[in-house]
Amino acid sequence: MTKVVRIAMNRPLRRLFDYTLGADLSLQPGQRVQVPFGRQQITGLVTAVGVTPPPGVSLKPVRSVMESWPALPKETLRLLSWASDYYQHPLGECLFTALPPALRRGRPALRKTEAWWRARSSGAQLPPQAHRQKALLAWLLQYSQGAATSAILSAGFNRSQLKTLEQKQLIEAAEPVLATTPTESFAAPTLSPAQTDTAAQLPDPAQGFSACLLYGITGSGKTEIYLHYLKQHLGEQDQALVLVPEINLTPQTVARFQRYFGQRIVVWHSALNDGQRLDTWLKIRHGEPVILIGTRSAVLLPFTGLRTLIVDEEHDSSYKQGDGFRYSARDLAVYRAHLNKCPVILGSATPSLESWHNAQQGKYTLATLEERAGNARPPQIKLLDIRSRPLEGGLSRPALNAIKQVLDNGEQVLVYVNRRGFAPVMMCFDCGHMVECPRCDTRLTYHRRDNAMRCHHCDFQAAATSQCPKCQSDAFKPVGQGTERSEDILTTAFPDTPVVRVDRDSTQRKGSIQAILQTVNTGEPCILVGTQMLAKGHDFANVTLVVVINADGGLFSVDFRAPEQLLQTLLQVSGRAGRGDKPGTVLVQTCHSDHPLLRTLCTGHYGDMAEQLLVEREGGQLPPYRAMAIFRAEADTMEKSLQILDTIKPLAQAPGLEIWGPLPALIARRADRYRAQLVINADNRKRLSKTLANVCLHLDQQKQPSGSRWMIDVDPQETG
Ligand SMILES: Nc1ncnc2c1ncn2[C@@H]1O[C@H](COP(=O)(O)OP(=O)(O)OP(=O)(O)O)[C@@H](O)[C@H]1O
Ligand SMILES: [Zn+2]
Repeated sequence: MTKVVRIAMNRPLRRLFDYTLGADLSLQPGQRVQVPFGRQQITGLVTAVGVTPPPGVSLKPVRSVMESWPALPKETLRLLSWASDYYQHPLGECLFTALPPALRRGRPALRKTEAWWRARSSGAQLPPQAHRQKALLAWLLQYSQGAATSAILSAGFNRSQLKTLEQKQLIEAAEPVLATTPTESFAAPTLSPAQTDTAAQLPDPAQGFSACLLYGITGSGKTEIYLHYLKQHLGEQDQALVLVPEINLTPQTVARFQRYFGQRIVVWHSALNDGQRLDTWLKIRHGEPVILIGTRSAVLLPFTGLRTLIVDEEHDSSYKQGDGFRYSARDLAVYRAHLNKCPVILGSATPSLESWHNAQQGKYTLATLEERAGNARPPQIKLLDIRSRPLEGGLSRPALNAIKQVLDNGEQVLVYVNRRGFAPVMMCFDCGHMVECPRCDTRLTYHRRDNAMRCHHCDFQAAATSQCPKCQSDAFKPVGQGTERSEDILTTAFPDTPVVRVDRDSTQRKGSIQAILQTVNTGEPCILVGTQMLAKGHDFANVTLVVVINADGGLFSVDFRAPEQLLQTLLQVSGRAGRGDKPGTVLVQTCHSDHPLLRTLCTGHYGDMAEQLLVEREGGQLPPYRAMAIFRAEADTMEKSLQILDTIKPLAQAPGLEIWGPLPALIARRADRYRAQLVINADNRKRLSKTLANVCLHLDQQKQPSGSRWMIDVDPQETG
């Protein structure tokens, strides 16, 4: 009998394809093959061997087997198959997401040999201004056997620095060794008694699978706990995965891990090129005992010896993929730990309500740390009602006075604004006209630096005008606050103090957030103005005051997750205050100082806020008490979008399932596409899954209106 194998393709098809296998070939699931597909030869991944094909079809043979080993080892394959069912995304595309781009394209799985470098001298002869070269030499001197180029780059150095040192003969090529040698010179800080207590509550890997929520307030030293945990529990041959949000994967973080684990530290993030991706992927696949620090997609890598997973800032919305295969890396990390029979630690100062609920239910264990590390104390949070106060560029007098005081004391201030640009809208005070995006149902943000009006939802951009485009009045003015405007106001109010703006625009211009933050790192008095980017992960010892320009954005949003996200952001940004020896204060400007959520915010106890929000979620029969999925449709008319969703409404009827919609999305038109959604809310995850699978199958088989598209989002993060 000829053997038949089942193959997944990197295509948006909810089906697999059978091929025959020559008698001389043998295969196992997860292997890469080349197969004929239509008139092409393409790369496929084996999902099953020895299958019985449907009767009466003539099968083509597998053309070649690309490696003798499965590109996707057993656990990775199981993880992805599970994810394909759970997120209702075609298996082929899920599996291919776990391959580096080179392997998706059918390139060979070969590793480039990488150059290694060793220091030859301490560089005493280098000129004093050659800071980075000196730093690189000092870094290299820690490794007597030398270091791989990739390790040097991920520690924040660059190739031209290497080249210069090589030309000056201060470094030399070294023989590669297996990257496991940690440094000897580093004395790790001892954990405080509170940290030690908390660390003792973390799961022991010898006990197999366990999920633990590590709730530790901002600045409590969670990272230090992770480091100690890995040091204590990770065997010499074990692999570990540390997931971090993209923005937290800074050279400082990497360097902090490298100090403990030397070159076992390997990174994975969006800025790696295809060669680096392939190289790292192969290291992981071949079981090198690395500790991988990576962003979202790192959870899909083909680990073979994974013994510990850590998800830092587990509440962060960047863990959810926003298009295509819409997985949650946090949730996949938990499932992966389950498959690998090992622990997973979810850490945050502001855990997601899902995880908080799981901890309450006893599905996760809970380890808490409610003390800050070192001499630092938690910041004091105060509400500043601005209803009847005159504002100067969004800032009230008491806030400006507080800023002045702090600067006079030689300390630093952080001002949080939730919008980049100068002002969220331009408005005519004669005719009331507000400038809207011609392609979206949104208003254009005014960017004064570029004298442009931009849509933050599509690429539209127009030159700014000084007159109302409708009635030509000169009373055409920016309304509301953006980071640029706050920067201007603060520069005028404090002319002798540097004002540093951090948002997507300024970081794009400067290349990186690190370059911008140099001023702040000196510790000299300065004012930081910025968006969410400033809220996460930064450790500025001399910031003692945080001012939140306006806290009210998320309080009354239609998106049920908005209050949770608002509180998380406010607490995270507050957590930047008072991380050093001096105490920190947070001033939150609001028009709703009697709002119960903001009142609880002032206590600083996230646990109380989470409980309060969970009561609301339970009352509203919302996640995490229910399982939710959204079908979205978009087309060149709203009619078509609604029509697609209307056809599936009857199919989604099942006991225990509630259907909301179809309705136009909150921003109904975006880049000239009309968007609608249908929400399904279920009391039973299994039934939801089954129903979704049926609906997806139906939608696939149906011819959809021209120019339309539909997608499914399970456990959506955004429900507007
Ligand atoms: N045991 C310790 N001894 C001395 N310093 C410590 C200790 N633990 C942590 N620190 C210091 O305290 C600061 C905060 O620690 P860390 O960055 O680990 O906190 P975190 O909880 O991860 O913070 P956040 O969640 O707010 O980003 C860091 O500067 C860190 O070096
Ligand atoms: Zn637009």
